[in-house]
Amino acid sequence: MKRNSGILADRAIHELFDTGRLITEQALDGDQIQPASLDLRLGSKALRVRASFMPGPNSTVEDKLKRLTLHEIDLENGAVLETGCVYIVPLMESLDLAADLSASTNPKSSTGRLDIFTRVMVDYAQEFDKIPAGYTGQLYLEISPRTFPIIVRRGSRLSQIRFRIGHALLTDTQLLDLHASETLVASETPNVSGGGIALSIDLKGTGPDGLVGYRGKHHTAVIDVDRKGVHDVLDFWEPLYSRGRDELILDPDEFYILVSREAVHVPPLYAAEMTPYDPLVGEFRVHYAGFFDPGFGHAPAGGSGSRAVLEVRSHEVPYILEHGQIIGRLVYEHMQEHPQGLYGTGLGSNYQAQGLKLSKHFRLS
Ligand SMILES: Nc1ccn([C@H]2C[C@H](O)[C@@H](COP(=O)(O)OP(=O)(O)OP(=O)(O)O)O2)c(=O)n1
Repeated sequence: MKRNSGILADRAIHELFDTGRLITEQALDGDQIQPASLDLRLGSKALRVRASFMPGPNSTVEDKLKRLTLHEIDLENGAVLETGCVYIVPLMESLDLAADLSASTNPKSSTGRLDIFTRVMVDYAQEFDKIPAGYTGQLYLEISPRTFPIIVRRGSRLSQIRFRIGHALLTDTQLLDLHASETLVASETPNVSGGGIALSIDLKGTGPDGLVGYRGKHHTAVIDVDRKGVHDVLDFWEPLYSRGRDELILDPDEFYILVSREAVHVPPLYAAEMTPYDPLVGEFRVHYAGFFDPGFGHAPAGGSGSRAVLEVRSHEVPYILEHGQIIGRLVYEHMQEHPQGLYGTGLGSNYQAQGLKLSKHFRLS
């Protein structure tokens, strides 16, 4: 059964491609379509710009690039993108959306876990990562590696797009009902407000010393975003242990990988997104949030006990995080229909049933 509103599932994304609503420079990769999203691929050049920018209502991205480009980098054979610099890369995919179809974009989880800041922009945009209904034109990705320099190439996939018809977010009451039947977040007293269900931080950790997370090192070697399991964890990350203290002092502007206390569950007819929890004073936040696929943490798809990985930064002042502190909220949306594939089942998914997990690029020494 198909709903009138909702997030497009894999089958409908294939249809967008077949009907010319999704246009690509070359055929789609076999695994590019996920249960509720499409991975976006880098095109053949990156433009180093002086600063990030918003196209605004009177300008295309190309108009602004003419003014702001410092130099052009060829990505055909791979190139290094340096920390602290801003690059704009035209993507291989472009759109000719129907009037009732909008989209939103997000860094892939692997991209967030590497602290690579990315967002998609489109012509005449006044917001990043939001693509208005009916948009026709090119997509561009802004990339700014924050902690590690990276190697990317034509075809690398750093971000993903979801397509949406109408409004399909669950209300607080609907979330509570769904939680009662499906246990969305493994917590006895779910904290639901503002359309989201709270996730809190685990600072007790695992193992004898209580491994709670990792802090990114500085001045490291380069990470190849297209290679799995090749980089040594300790060359890039400093492990953090609770040693019975259940708290962690965040240093300003350092990057941390932590994990949620609760297991998370996204039933097949839903897609979820993490929104950063804003403590109003703004000292710390989950930096990359991200999409959660239908089937993530779903027992029949091998996902029991999957935690959410949290990429955290503190700003301005050192900040003490305590075990169980709220750090993000999951909002749930209806899928328009049941996806053909679910996260974790035969899709080569990297993070099903994960605990505290660094990105797929690392191997333990
Ligand atoms: N802050 C976040 C965001 C996402 N996820 C989980 C839920 C997602 O369903 C899963 C995979 O997310 P992506 O598809 O964005 O990640 P990748 O494409 O990098 O991984 P995969 O290759 O497994 O699809 O990671 C997480 O634990 N913490």
